[in-house]
This record gives sequence, structure tokens and C-alpha cells, in this order.
Amino acid sequence: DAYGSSYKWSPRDFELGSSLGQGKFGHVHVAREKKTGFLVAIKTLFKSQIVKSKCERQVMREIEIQSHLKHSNILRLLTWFHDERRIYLVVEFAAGGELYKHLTNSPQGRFPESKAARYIYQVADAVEYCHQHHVIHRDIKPENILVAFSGDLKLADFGWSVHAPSERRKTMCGTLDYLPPEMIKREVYDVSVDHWCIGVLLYEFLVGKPPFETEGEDKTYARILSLDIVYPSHIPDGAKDLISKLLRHSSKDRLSLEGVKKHYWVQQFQTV
Ligand SMILES: Nc1ncnc(NCCc2cnc(NC(=O)Nc3cccc(C(F)(F)F)c3)s2)c1Br
Repeated sequence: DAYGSSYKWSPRDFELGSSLGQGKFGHVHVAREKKTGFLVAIKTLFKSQIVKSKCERQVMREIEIQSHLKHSNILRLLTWFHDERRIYLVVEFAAGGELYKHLTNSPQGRFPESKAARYIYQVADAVEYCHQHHVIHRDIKPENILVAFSGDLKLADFGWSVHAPSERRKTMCGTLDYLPPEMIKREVYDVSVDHWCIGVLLYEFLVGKPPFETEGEDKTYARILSLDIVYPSHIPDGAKDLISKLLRHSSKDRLSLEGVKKHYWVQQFQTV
């Protein structure tokens, strides 16, 4: 059929809609595929910007990685194409937008237990799937998670993912709050960096801010390296137990993703 893998997609196949966000490397628009009316999101990356930041290999790795990941909680890369100045990533449109906006707009700026438990189950399931495909996401945080029309989460932005194990240097752009100790100390690391991030993410879901947040980079580093966590009194014991099993210095002591999904605090909120 016309949409077989040999079809050459181009910007002319799409009607561009409103902007969904602005990034350092380009912007994202919702777009409608002309023949089917299908809504997608198109991330435009400027080649000049990519080349300047020496990220060409990263883009190619993202396309290679994300085009093979097929999971209901991972934002699908549907196709990609380029012209002389830009690379276009065509991804599924997540009509609920960015998860961190849902978090900041929630009453008290945090999710109720039931929502946090359902969300962390979906993130653990998506990340377990990545690990089974030897992919470390490395950048799990609310900013990189989208919400589908259905309310299900979609893990996105594999711009920083790598094949496991790896010690590729990661420029410290963006928040440090999610960095695990082994990445701060620039040691070789493995898939369990994602386990750490899931612990930070669950804390942020329930508290409204990440556990080690402080002004100043080195203070944040110090709190991460000393595992200086304060649990507000409203955090349920089950959630504290789960977070404490993920935020472990030694990566081999962190709870498995299977263990996260089966944890009693998570299980009690899983509806059918
Ligand atoms: N409602 C929505 N529905 C669907 N999508 C939305 N936003 C796009 C989410 C993304 C999916 N994939 C992405 N990938 C990259 O950004 N890659 C990226 C970025 C910088 C540098 C690099 C690299 F050059 F370093 F590789 C690679 S962003 C929204 Br809002």
C-alpha cells in the first residue's frame, strides 16, 4: 500500500498546526497527515543546531532506538525525514500534553496516591520494556513524559537514551535533581540509573518537587551523594517503602522494575 516502508514522507504530506513547545534544538507542532486526517506531533530539529552541538550521532541513535520501541507507554516514533536545513521527527500526538504541567496544575501541586501509583506502574512497565531491548533512557523526569488522550503516560524524548551498559559523558544540561550518584561520579553505569530516576519521579509525584532539590548545584550533588531525603508526613508508608528501595547508592541494591510493579503500595491501586 502507499504507506509501505518505502514511501518517502515529506513536509508536504502534513498540514502544520499550533506549536506544542519550543526546545533548544527546534520546536514541536501538532500536524495533520493530509490523506488520512491523522493527528501527529512533528518535532523539527535544525541541522545547524545539531551540528553545532555535535549531536548528529545522538539524533541518529534516537531514531534507531525509538523506531524499534513499540509499547503503549512509549511515545511512538512514526517516521522521520529531512530537508536541507531540518530533521523532522514524526511522533504520535499525546493530546494530554506534558505531564509536568498536570503535576503543577494539580491541587497542592502533587498527585493523589492512586494517580501516582497508576502512573509509576506505567513508567516502570515502559522502562522495563526499554531495558529488555538493552536501552537505558537516562532522562526519566516529568518533562520527558507526556499524557495521551486516554490519560495513559507516554515516555518520550529519547534524545539522551543509549545502549546499555555505557559511560557516555552526559553534558549537565537541564536539571541535576534526577542524576544518580554513579552518573555524578562519572562511573560506568547500567540500566539501574533508570531505577534511581523512577524513585525520584515517584517522590516528585507525591510531594510536588524532587527529593534533593536545593539551590546550587553542589548542594544538590551533596544531598544526592549523602542520600539526604526528607519524607513529608503525608507520604504513605507504602510509598516511602518503595522509594527507599529505589533510592539506593549501590545500583545492585535497587528494586527491580518487576518489583516496582508488584509492590503492595502500587498493586492496591491497579484497576483492571
Ligand atoms: N503533546 C505532544 N505530543 C507528542 N509530542 C510532543 N512533544 C515532542 C516530544 C518528543 C518526542 N521525541 C523527541 N525527541 C527529541 O526531542 N529528540 C532530541 C531533542 C534534542 C536533541 C536531540 C539530539 F540531537 F541530541 F539527539 C534529540 S521530543 C508533545 Br508536547
